[in-house]
Amino acid sequence: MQIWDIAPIESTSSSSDSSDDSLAQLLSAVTFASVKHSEQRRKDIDGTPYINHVIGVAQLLASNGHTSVHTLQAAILHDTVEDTATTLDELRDVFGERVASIVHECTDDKSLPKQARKQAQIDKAGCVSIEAQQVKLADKLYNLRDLQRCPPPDWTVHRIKEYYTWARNVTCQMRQASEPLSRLLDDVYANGTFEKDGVKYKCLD
Ligand SMILES: Nc1nc2c(ncn2[C@@H]2O[C@H](COP(=O)(O)OP(=O)(O)O)[C@@H](OP(=O)(O)OP(=O)(O)O)[C@H]2O)c(=O)[nH]1
Ligand SMILES: [Mn+2]
Repeated sequence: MQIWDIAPIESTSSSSDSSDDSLAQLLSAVTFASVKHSEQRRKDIDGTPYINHVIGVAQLLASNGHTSVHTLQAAILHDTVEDTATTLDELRDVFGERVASIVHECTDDKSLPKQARKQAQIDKAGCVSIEAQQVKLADKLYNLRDLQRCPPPDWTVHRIKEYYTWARNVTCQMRQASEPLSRLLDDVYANGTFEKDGVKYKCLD
Protein backbone atom coordinates (compact mmCIF):
# COMPACT_ATOMS: atom_id res chain seq x y z
CA MET A 1 0.00 0.00 0.00
CA GLN A 2 1.26 3.49 -0.90
CA ILE A 3 0.56 6.55 1.25
CA TRP A 4 -1.69 8.00 -1.47
CA ASP A 5 -3.90 4.90 -1.68
CA ILE A 6 -7.36 5.58 -0.36
CA ALA A 7 -8.33 3.39 2.59
CA PRO A 8 -11.74 1.81 1.97
CA ILE A 9 -14.51 3.80 3.62
CA GLU A 10 -16.84 1.73 5.81
CA SER A 11 -20.16 1.65 3.96
CA THR A 12 -22.05 1.58 7.26
CA SER A 13 -20.37 4.71 8.60
CA SER A 14 -22.77 7.66 8.73
CA SER A 15 -20.01 10.08 7.72
CA SER A 16 -19.16 8.27 4.46
CA ASP A 17 -21.06 10.02 1.72
CA SER A 18 -20.04 10.94 -1.79
CA SER A 19 -18.51 14.28 -0.76
CA ASP A 20 -16.23 12.48 1.74
CA ASP A 21 -15.23 10.21 -1.12
CA SER A 22 -14.44 13.16 -3.40
CA LEU A 23 -12.33 14.81 -0.73
CA ALA A 24 -10.42 11.58 -0.16
CA GLN A 25 -9.75 11.27 -3.91
CA LEU A 26 -8.57 14.86 -4.14
CA LEU A 27 -6.29 14.57 -1.12
CA SER A 28 -4.90 11.33 -2.52
CA ALA A 29 -3.83 13.27 -5.64
CA VAL A 30 -2.27 15.99 -3.45
CA THR A 31 -0.35 13.35 -1.50
CA PHE A 32 0.81 11.61 -4.68
CA ALA A 33 1.96 14.90 -6.30
CA SER A 34 3.71 16.06 -3.11
CA VAL A 35 5.83 12.90 -3.11
CA LYS A 36 6.55 13.05 -6.86
CA HIS A 37 7.51 16.77 -6.87
CA SER A 38 9.27 16.70 -3.47
CA GLU A 39 12.73 17.35 -4.92
CA GLN A 40 11.59 20.13 -7.29
CA ARG A 41 11.60 23.87 -6.85
CA ARG A 42 10.17 26.70 -8.96
CA LYS A 43 12.59 28.87 -10.92
CA ASP A 44 11.98 31.98 -8.77
CA ILE A 45 14.70 33.48 -6.58
CA ASP A 46 13.26 31.84 -3.43
CA GLY A 47 13.13 28.36 -4.96
CA THR A 48 9.46 27.99 -4.00
CA PRO A 49 8.48 24.30 -3.63
CA TYR A 50 7.05 23.07 -6.97
CA ILE A 51 3.97 21.61 -5.27
CA ASN A 52 2.78 25.20 -4.61
CA HIS A 53 2.22 25.59 -8.38
CA VAL A 54 -0.04 22.57 -8.86
CA ILE A 55 -2.05 23.28 -5.70
CA GLY A 56 -2.46 26.86 -6.92
CA VAL A 57 -3.67 25.68 -10.34
CA ALA A 58 -6.34 23.51 -8.68
CA GLN A 59 -7.33 26.41 -6.41
CA LEU A 60 -7.81 28.70 -9.43
CA LEU A 61 -10.11 26.09 -11.00
CA ALA A 62 -12.18 25.50 -7.86
CA SER A 63 -12.57 29.19 -7.09
CA ASN A 64 -13.77 29.85 -10.65
CA GLY A 65 -16.54 27.26 -10.61
CA HIS A 66 -14.67 24.19 -11.90
CA THR A 67 -15.18 21.72 -9.08
CA SER A 68 -15.31 18.34 -10.83
CA VAL A 69 -13.08 16.01 -8.81
CA HIS A 70 -11.52 14.49 -11.93
CA THR A 71 -10.56 17.92 -13.23
CA LEU A 72 -9.14 18.99 -9.86
CA GLN A 73 -7.19 15.72 -9.52
CA ALA A 74 -5.82 16.19 -13.04
CA ALA A 75 -4.83 19.78 -12.14
CA ILE A 76 -2.93 18.55 -9.08
CA LEU A 77 -1.23 15.84 -11.19
CA HIS A 78 -0.80 17.83 -14.43
CA ASP A 79 3.02 18.17 -14.29
CA THR A 80 3.85 14.74 -12.81
CA VAL A 81 4.39 12.95 -16.13
CA GLU A 82 6.12 15.90 -17.82
CA ASP A 83 8.44 16.79 -14.95
CA THR A 84 8.92 13.65 -12.80
CA ALA A 85 9.47 9.92 -13.36
CA THR A 86 5.71 9.24 -13.09
CA THR A 87 4.18 7.29 -16.00
CA LEU A 88 0.69 7.49 -17.47
CA ASP A 89 0.21 3.79 -16.61
CA GLU A 90 0.90 4.60 -12.97
CA LEU A 91 -1.67 7.43 -13.02
CA ARG A 92 -4.19 5.13 -14.72
CA ASP A 93 -3.67 2.46 -12.04
CA VAL A 94 -4.04 4.85 -9.11
CA PHE A 95 -6.53 7.47 -10.39
CA GLY A 96 -8.29 5.84 -13.34
CA GLU A 97 -8.53 6.38 -17.09
CA ARG A 98 -10.28 9.75 -17.10
CA VAL A 99 -7.76 11.54 -14.87
CA ALA A 100 -4.81 9.92 -16.70
CA SER A 101 -6.26 11.00 -20.02
CA ILE A 102 -6.61 14.67 -18.96
CA VAL A 103 -3.03 14.66 -17.65
CA HIS A 104 -1.86 13.08 -20.92
CA GLU A 105 -3.51 15.93 -22.85
CA CYS A 106 -1.68 18.45 -20.65
CA THR A 107 1.73 16.78 -21.08
CA ASP A 108 4.33 18.17 -23.51
CA ASP A 109 6.44 15.74 -25.51
CA LYS A 110 9.81 16.50 -23.92
CA SER A 111 11.63 14.64 -26.70
CA LEU A 112 10.76 17.51 -29.09
CA PRO A 113 13.00 20.57 -29.34
CA LYS A 114 11.69 23.50 -27.31
CA GLN A 115 10.29 25.53 -30.25
CA ALA A 116 8.42 22.49 -31.62
CA ARG A 117 7.05 21.78 -28.13
CA LYS A 118 5.78 25.34 -27.78
CA GLN A 119 4.25 25.25 -31.29
CA ALA A 120 2.57 21.90 -30.49
CA GLN A 121 0.74 23.54 -27.56
CA ILE A 122 -0.63 26.20 -29.93
CA ASP A 123 -1.59 23.56 -32.52
CA LYS A 124 -3.46 21.27 -30.14
CA ALA A 125 -4.98 23.88 -27.79
CA GLY A 126 -8.46 23.81 -29.31
CA CYS A 127 -8.49 20.05 -29.91
CA VAL A 128 -8.11 18.67 -26.37
CA SER A 129 -11.00 17.91 -24.01
CA ILE A 130 -12.82 20.71 -22.19
CA GLU A 131 -11.35 19.47 -18.88
CA ALA A 132 -7.80 19.61 -20.28
CA GLN A 133 -8.49 23.11 -21.63
CA GLN A 134 -9.66 24.21 -18.18
CA VAL A 135 -6.48 22.85 -16.57
CA LYS A 136 -4.33 24.53 -19.22
CA LEU A 137 -6.10 27.89 -18.75
CA ALA A 138 -5.51 27.75 -14.99
CA ASP A 139 -1.90 26.59 -15.52
CA LYS A 140 -1.18 29.55 -17.80
CA LEU A 141 -2.95 32.02 -15.50
CA TYR A 142 -0.88 30.79 -12.55
CA ASN A 143 2.40 30.98 -14.50
CA LEU A 144 1.64 34.44 -15.90
CA ARG A 145 0.78 35.76 -12.45
CA ASP A 146 3.95 34.11 -11.12
CA LEU A 147 5.98 35.97 -13.75
CA GLN A 148 4.38 39.19 -12.51
CA ARG A 149 5.06 38.29 -8.88
CA CYS A 150 8.66 37.18 -9.25
CA PRO A 151 10.20 36.33 -12.66
CA PRO A 152 12.98 33.70 -12.71
CA PRO A 153 16.21 35.73 -12.24
CA ASP A 154 17.82 34.38 -15.42
CA TRP A 155 14.84 35.25 -17.70
CA THR A 156 15.41 38.37 -19.80
CA VAL A 157 12.66 40.94 -20.41
CA HIS A 158 12.44 39.60 -23.96
CA ARG A 159 11.91 36.02 -22.74
CA ILE A 160 9.24 37.09 -20.24
CA LYS A 161 7.34 39.06 -22.91
CA GLU A 162 7.68 36.15 -25.33
CA TYR A 163 6.05 33.86 -22.75
CA TYR A 164 3.06 36.26 -22.48
CA THR A 165 2.66 36.41 -26.27
CA TRP A 166 2.90 32.64 -26.61
CA ALA A 167 0.50 32.02 -23.68
CA ARG A 168 -2.07 34.30 -25.31
CA ASN A 169 -1.77 32.34 -28.56
CA VAL A 170 -2.52 29.14 -26.62
CA THR A 171 -5.29 30.39 -24.34
CA CYS A 172 -7.22 32.41 -26.95
CA GLN A 173 -8.31 29.09 -28.46
CA MET A 174 -9.78 27.81 -25.18
CA ARG A 175 -12.22 30.57 -24.26
CA GLN A 176 -15.27 28.31 -24.51
CA ALA A 177 -13.87 26.05 -21.77
CA SER A 178 -14.03 28.73 -19.07
CA GLU A 179 -15.43 32.23 -19.32
CA PRO A 180 -14.24 33.23 -15.78
CA LEU A 181 -10.63 32.06 -16.31
CA SER A 182 -10.57 33.65 -19.77
CA ARG A 183 -11.67 36.98 -18.27
CA LEU A 184 -8.88 36.81 -15.66
CA LEU A 185 -6.38 36.06 -18.44
CA ASP A 186 -7.77 38.97 -20.50
CA ASP A 187 -7.08 41.27 -17.58
CA VAL A 188 -3.43 40.13 -17.39
CA TYR A 189 -2.99 40.55 -21.16
CA ALA A 190 -4.59 44.02 -21.17
CA ASN A 191 -3.29 45.53 -17.93
CA GLY A 192 -0.57 43.26 -16.52
CA THR A 193 2.88 44.56 -15.63
CA PHE A 194 6.03 42.94 -14.29
CA GLU A 195 9.23 44.28 -12.80
CA LYS A 196 12.76 43.37 -13.83
CA ASP A 197 15.87 44.97 -12.29
CA GLY A 198 13.74 47.74 -10.80
CA VAL A 199 12.10 48.68 -14.12
CA LYS A 200 8.38 48.19 -14.74
CA TYR A 201 7.20 46.71 -18.06
CA LYS A 202 3.84 45.98 -19.62
CA CYS A 203 3.35 42.22 -20.09
CA LEU A 204 2.18 42.79 -23.67
CA ASP A 205 2.85 45.89 -25.82
N1 LIG B 1 6.33 31.58 -14.46
C1 LIG B 1 7.09 30.65 -13.86
N2 LIG B 1 7.16 29.39 -14.41
C2 LIG B 1 7.93 28.48 -13.77
C3 LIG B 1 8.63 28.79 -12.59
N3 LIG B 1 9.29 27.68 -12.18
C4 LIG B 1 8.98 26.70 -13.04
N4 LIG B 1 8.17 27.18 -14.01
C5 LIG B 1 7.65 26.37 -15.14
O1 LIG B 1 8.38 26.74 -16.29
C6 LIG B 1 7.56 26.44 -17.43
C7 LIG B 1 7.69 27.58 -18.42
O2 LIG B 1 9.04 27.72 -18.72
P1 LIG B 1 9.58 27.53 -20.19
O3 LIG B 1 11.06 27.77 -20.18
O4 LIG B 1 8.74 28.34 -21.13
O5 LIG B 1 9.26 26.01 -20.51
P2 LIG B 1 10.03 24.67 -20.14
O6 LIG B 1 10.44 24.75 -18.69
O7 LIG B 1 8.97 23.62 -20.40
O8 LIG B 1 11.19 24.56 -21.09
C8 LIG B 1 6.12 26.24 -16.96
O9 LIG B 1 5.84 24.88 -17.15
P3 LIG B 1 4.34 24.30 -17.26
O10 LIG B 1 3.65 24.56 -15.96
O11 LIG B 1 4.47 22.91 -17.74
O12 LIG B 1 3.58 25.19 -18.30
P4 LIG B 1 3.83 25.53 -19.83
O13 LIG B 1 4.01 27.00 -19.83
O14 LIG B 1 5.06 24.79 -20.27
O15 LIG B 1 2.60 25.04 -20.48
C9 LIG B 1 6.21 26.63 -15.47
O16 LIG B 1 5.38 25.87 -14.62
C10 LIG B 1 8.55 30.12 -12.05
O17 LIG B 1 9.15 30.47 -11.04
N5 LIG B 1 7.77 31.01 -12.73
MN1 LIG C 1 2.13 23.60 -14.85
